[in-house]
Amino acid sequence: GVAHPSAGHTFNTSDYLQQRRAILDQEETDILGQGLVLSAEEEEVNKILMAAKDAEMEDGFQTLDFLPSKNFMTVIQQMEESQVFKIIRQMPKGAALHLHDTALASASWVVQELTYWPHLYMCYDTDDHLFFRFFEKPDTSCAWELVSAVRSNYVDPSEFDAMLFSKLSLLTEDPNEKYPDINTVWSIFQGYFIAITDLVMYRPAWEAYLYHALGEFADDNVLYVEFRGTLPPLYELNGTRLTEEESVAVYRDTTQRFVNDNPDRFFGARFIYAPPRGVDNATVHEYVSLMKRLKKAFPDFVAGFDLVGQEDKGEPLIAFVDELLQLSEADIRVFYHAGETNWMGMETDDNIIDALLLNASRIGHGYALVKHPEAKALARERDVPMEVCPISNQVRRHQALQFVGNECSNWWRT
Ligand SMILES: O=c1[nH]cnc2c1ncn2[C@@H]1O[C@H](CO)[C@@H](O)[C@H]1O
Repeated sequence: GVAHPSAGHTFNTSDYLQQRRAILDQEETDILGQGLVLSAEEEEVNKILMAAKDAEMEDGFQTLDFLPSKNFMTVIQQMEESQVFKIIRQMPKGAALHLHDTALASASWVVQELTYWPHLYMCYDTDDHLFFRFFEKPDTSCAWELVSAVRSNYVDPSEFDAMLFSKLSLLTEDPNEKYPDINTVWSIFQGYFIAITDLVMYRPAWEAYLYHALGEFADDNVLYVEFRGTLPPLYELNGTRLTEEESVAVYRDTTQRFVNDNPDRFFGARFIYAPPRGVDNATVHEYVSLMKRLKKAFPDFVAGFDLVGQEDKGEPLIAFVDELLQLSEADIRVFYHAGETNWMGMETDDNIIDALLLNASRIGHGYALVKHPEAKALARERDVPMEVCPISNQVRRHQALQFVGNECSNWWRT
């Protein structure tokens, strides 16, 4: 910023007010995007948006019935009715850069569309995890039942659909009771990924799922996306598994088909290979060689590499430094999840420093940065964005439980 105005002691009201004004003005100029010059039409839109925002803020300040201060899951419907939300929904967003393969499309669409497809079976394993799979003829690995048969046993099929939805989404009316702590919610969250994976990785289902998901983003006026994925091999009805390269080719072709069908409202999507971090060095070594192959085969479509899973329970980046440095050497971009932890001084919050030293192009979550001034300075110097998602933090009991007071809420200041 600019040098601060000198604010010495004064007993003169007009000098005092002038100093005060100078400080407030300086704060304004520190705000991200303050240098943008709006066109006359944008000015008009801004007036409407700011009036709506001021009204909602003023109301919240008076009544304390302020939606962003509540658990997101309990106020989604009200949020969708908010004027500010409606305006923002229509505004062009640029890019959605932090998405996960199996959490791309609405769970309600998955239930209403994909679970009505023929040949879909379901079963519970001994840990009561729900699995789905499309088969010509079910195998003997589990007590498979045809989903359509189970559904037809219900007097009210919507009850069955609601049960399926509850296995595919964290949404609940009583989040505090259902998710008392961070490990509980993470384990339920993992269960969701276990349940949905084989449902959407059936090759035709994946094509429908990805195509529909891109449509949901385009409808929100998002123009480009990058999605991370663990790359489970796609499979055919007869059980044939595609190779990783064949699977990525399906991702790419489906994306291309969507872009061709929507040339005036969507630019494209790219894939970040992001396998689980809770593994040994030999496995990371394999990740790295697959990543190199993918980058060669899909130089434009595959954006780079990441590691996913609960950081506090997985391995820290430093454990894999030998393997990961090979990616830097091969000039492959990395987008590590790092610093998604409430803890300070544990191995995991050092991930933020390793992600920066490993030359991450962007960092997933990264909010541990608020506790590491040296890393924060480095991120600024290298211009590394943090992909902050207050809703993710809130519903998974990371960090502040309300957005008001979220530790990153001042990051739009330069
Ligand atoms: O916020 C997150 N942090 C770390 N890992 C995550 C997060 N969200 C989802 N996944 C992980 O991504 C995989 C699917 O692509 C899942 O295994 C899930 O655990």
